[in-house]
Amino acid sequence: MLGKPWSNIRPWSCCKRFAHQLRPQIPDARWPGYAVVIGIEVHAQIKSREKLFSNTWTSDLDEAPNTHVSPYDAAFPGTLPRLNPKCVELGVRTAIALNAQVNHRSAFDRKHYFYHDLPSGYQITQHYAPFASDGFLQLEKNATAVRIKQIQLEQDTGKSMSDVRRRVSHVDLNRAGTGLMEIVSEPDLRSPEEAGNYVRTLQSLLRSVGSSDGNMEQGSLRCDVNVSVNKYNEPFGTRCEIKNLNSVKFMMVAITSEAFRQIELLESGRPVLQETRGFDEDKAETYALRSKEDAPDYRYMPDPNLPPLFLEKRYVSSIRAEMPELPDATRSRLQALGLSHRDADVLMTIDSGREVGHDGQLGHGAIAYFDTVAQGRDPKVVVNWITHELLGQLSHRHETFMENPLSATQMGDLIDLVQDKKITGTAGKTILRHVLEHKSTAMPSVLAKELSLLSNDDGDASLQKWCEEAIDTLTEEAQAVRDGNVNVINKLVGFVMKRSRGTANAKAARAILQSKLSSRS
Ligand SMILES: Nc1ncnc2c1ncn2[C@@H]1O[C@H](COP(=O)(O)OP(=O)(O)OP(=O)(O)O)[C@@H](O)[C@H]1O
Ligand SMILES: [Mg+2]
Ligand SMILES: [Mg+2]
Repeated sequence: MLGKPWSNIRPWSCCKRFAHQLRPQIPDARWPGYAVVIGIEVHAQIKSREKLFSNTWTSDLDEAPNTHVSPYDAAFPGTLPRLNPKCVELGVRTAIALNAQVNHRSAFDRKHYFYHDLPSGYQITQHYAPFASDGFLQLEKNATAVRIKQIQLEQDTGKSMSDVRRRVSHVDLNRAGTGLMEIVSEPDLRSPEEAGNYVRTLQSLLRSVGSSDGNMEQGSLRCDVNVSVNKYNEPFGTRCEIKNLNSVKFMMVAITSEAFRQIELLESGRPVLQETRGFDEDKAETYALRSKEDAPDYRYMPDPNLPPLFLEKRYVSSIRAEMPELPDATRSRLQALGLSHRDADVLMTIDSGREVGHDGQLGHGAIAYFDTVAQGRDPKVVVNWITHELLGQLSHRHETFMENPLSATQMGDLIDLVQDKKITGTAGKTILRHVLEHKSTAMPSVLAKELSLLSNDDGDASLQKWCEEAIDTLTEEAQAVRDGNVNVINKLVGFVMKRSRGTANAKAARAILQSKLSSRS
């Protein structure tokens, strides 16, 4: 039995938690006397192996057209939808990450329109009764949160490509029926930069919970941006919605140019009319697609084949209990360990590039690696070895962190050797290079012995010998030091380091050389 789908409507004024936090308008030198207001509808493809209502596999961009299509996706009469629980689970994970309320009851509506990439003539969505509402996304620490009005599950459409010359259109239904989450923000953003920040923060959040790739270039994250302008501190103006923006950069340019266009209209005494607009990347300006009067009548109706969706509290808590750590919490935890903002950023950036399985399971990223190595060790020393030495050598070899052969246990052993002064830092880097080069699984303490890199007990005697050798070989440099040209001593120290294959203590070598060269003068 279907409930009334519209019984669950929650206008934003009902959003008690944040209603009092409506963002103030912000003056901006680019448009003096005006304020810009932005709200974004993000469509994020759900990272599920199967589509939203059929068990056909979702496709990648490089796959042949129409190879991932079930009769249901092609709207064959008599086929019926079956809700994919994985899409619901990933949606709930997203809702929890966005601090939203997961609604006990939600429902599916048909949104009708005619287009060749939509074979059924309607898209199933949750316009009236979304599965989650009233969330927020914190952009930066202490900044006001951007309120999330609602998150709804819906189907993606197919793709159509027109061949104008041959006057035909090609339709590819691979994408038809793939699960999307539409994440609708309240009009809380106040500048193009804030809008860019919002989308980037949302992207990394979706990736960290494994619910979407969030890749704008590949179309797994698409934004419709609503922009309005008003005289500073007056009520909001009429919004225009800009569709199909495929990069954060273009989105920011589109908002800026749209704000100027609307201000120009108001300045010349003309009203801004509510419309849907496109963005011309070459001209860097928006253009009208359709006005409010031309807006299609979607004739929303509850889908008779899908009963309401009931999500029990127990189900939501079980997902909450399994949630991975969210970016904000990770950053705070890393900084509490004494890592700088920059080091935390570097680790988190490598981490967000980690591979996520097609089923949405997370792989082991840089944060997990850091956490393992840092157990019982100085976090700052550990992060230094990971971000400077390891990443430095990997990038020198044109390899990514995913290809790193040095296990966390090996890294820990290596750091201990250096910290306990059993080997020098230079010898540590040599061992690191050796492991990367040979994909060695041997422990660094074993390798240090094999490669004769241990700072051995007769270290002092060897050091004396190498210093003597340096003075005897580099006679001219030695004389220059004796004559008071102190900087030349670096050449002699370099000789000793080379001779010792990096095992010598450079400071001690310098001291010995200094004393030898001053007593001989
Ligand atoms: N005055 C305004 N200025 C800028 N943005 C606004 C304004 N009023 C509302 N918005 C934003 O417009 C968006 C409206 O999205 P919503 O999905 O609710 O409706 P829609 O755009 O009419 O529907 P559809 O999903 O069919 O595009 C929200 O992101 C909201 O924050
Ligand atoms: Mg919308
Ligand atoms: Mg819209």
